[in-house]
Amino acid sequence: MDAFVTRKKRKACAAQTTSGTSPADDAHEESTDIKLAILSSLHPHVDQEALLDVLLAHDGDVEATSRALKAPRLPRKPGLGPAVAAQSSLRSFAVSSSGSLSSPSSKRAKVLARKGATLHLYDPLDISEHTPCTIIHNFLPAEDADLLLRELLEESKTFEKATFKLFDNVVSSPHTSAFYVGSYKELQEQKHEYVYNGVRMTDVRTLTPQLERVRARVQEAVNREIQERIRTRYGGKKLKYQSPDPWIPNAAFVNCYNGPHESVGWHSDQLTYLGPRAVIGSLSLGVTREFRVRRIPFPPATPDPNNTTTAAAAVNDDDDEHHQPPPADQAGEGQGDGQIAIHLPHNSLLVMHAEMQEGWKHAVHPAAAVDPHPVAGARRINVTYRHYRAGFHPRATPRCPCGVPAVLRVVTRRRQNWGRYFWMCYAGNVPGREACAFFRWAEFDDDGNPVGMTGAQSDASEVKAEEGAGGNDRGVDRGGDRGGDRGNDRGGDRRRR
Ligand SMILES: O=C(O)CCC(=O)C(=O)O
Ligand SMILES: [Fe+2]
Repeated sequence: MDAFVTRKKRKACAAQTTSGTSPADDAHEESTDIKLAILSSLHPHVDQEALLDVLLAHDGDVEATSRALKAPRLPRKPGLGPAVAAQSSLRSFAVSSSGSLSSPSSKRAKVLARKGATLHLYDPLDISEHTPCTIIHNFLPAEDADLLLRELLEESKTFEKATFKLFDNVVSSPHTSAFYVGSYKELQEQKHEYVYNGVRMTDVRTLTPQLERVRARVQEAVNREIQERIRTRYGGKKLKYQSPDPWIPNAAFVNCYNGPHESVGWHSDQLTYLGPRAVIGSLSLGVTREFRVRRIPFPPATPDPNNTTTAAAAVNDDDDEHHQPPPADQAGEGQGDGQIAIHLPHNSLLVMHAEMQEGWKHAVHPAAAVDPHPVAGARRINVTYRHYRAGFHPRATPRCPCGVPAVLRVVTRRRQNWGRYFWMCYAGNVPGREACAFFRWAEFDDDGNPVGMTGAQSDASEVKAEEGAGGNDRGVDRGGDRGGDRGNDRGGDRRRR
């Protein structure tokens, strides 16, 4: 088996940054992130640089790397403190030149969230201003939150850690979870038509009575928050590709973090069935944990004037439409390395807004300790309500020649085609199946509805042309995207989503 990550390949990727690249390259580079995320989940105390070094030393073999890391002589990640810290609001740090308190400036937040530093946010105004999220504390009446928590703690006894195969390694997620939908019909569809990272989900449940009861409140609150966000942050107009339709939470993933050591690695949630600019409502119950977010940096320029070796490069270089500039709030190159920790107490609803999944990654790191909750003890329950859009039903989206529905992703690693969406095959992630070279640019109307798709049929010739020009001829290893399906580099801890 070819080594999956090698220094040579990484160099090659780096050299192709400005031209002649394709989403396949993007996927390839992200495969390294997937491995790092897996390793990070398995070895949360080892920093990323050290993980990468050991991974490279073991030719990209995650299992061998993990074995080597079992003898922990590597540097610890700084700042693994207790989940609950003391700062109450960023505004208390914001002092105007006259010395009086003022609302926090973006400049101040940028300074605090610089590379290597973590900005801790508690206050809803700070969170709204400095992250793509908004938060509502004490969201449910206390007794309803209590009922839901008790019900889900009981349910969580049957939750499982998602496991997935990475070459010959079986990796399991660092927390447990289950997936719920609104009706028996949806459940059947999920089991028989939806595919997550190349496989069908076997454990799909219908919403429990409390999940169902709370769903209406979440729907109402999230739609209100969306409108507020549009009014206050997007200049009164929804984002391009954001759906104008009401957000309807017809599915929910429930996560259980059983103690401070349980976590979820860096990832973006999978857009395949949610569509572009998805919104997610995330309800936290039980112990407080830190929800970390970090911006995906706009890739730095590495000009390579000689790299016009492929047809795709020539086409793409002339294709101004797809040299998309970063959004204004993402303009600073090199920005994005600082982390922001949003503290999620019991009974808080976090809304991940439309700018989140494409532009940011999120994680719940292991904590050194947690403050016990009177009902949940050391456990945290998290419910992410999601809107599975009809237009993104697997019957309506591209299916590759090998028969597996394609996944929807976005280019984030290359300036070329940055922000452009594409469909690609995940069959190569299924043990025993041949990797498939399918990829296809995704096109949407302004409201994020897919256009120009011909349903479940493949368009192999178009894809082959693109692939032949810009993909496989560079030895891209598509087996790389074996990680979590909801996110491009979530390290496999959500294999089923
Ligand atoms: O536990 C959380 O707050 C986040 C969970 C998450 O990111 C997910 O379910 O995708
Ligand atoms: Fe997530």
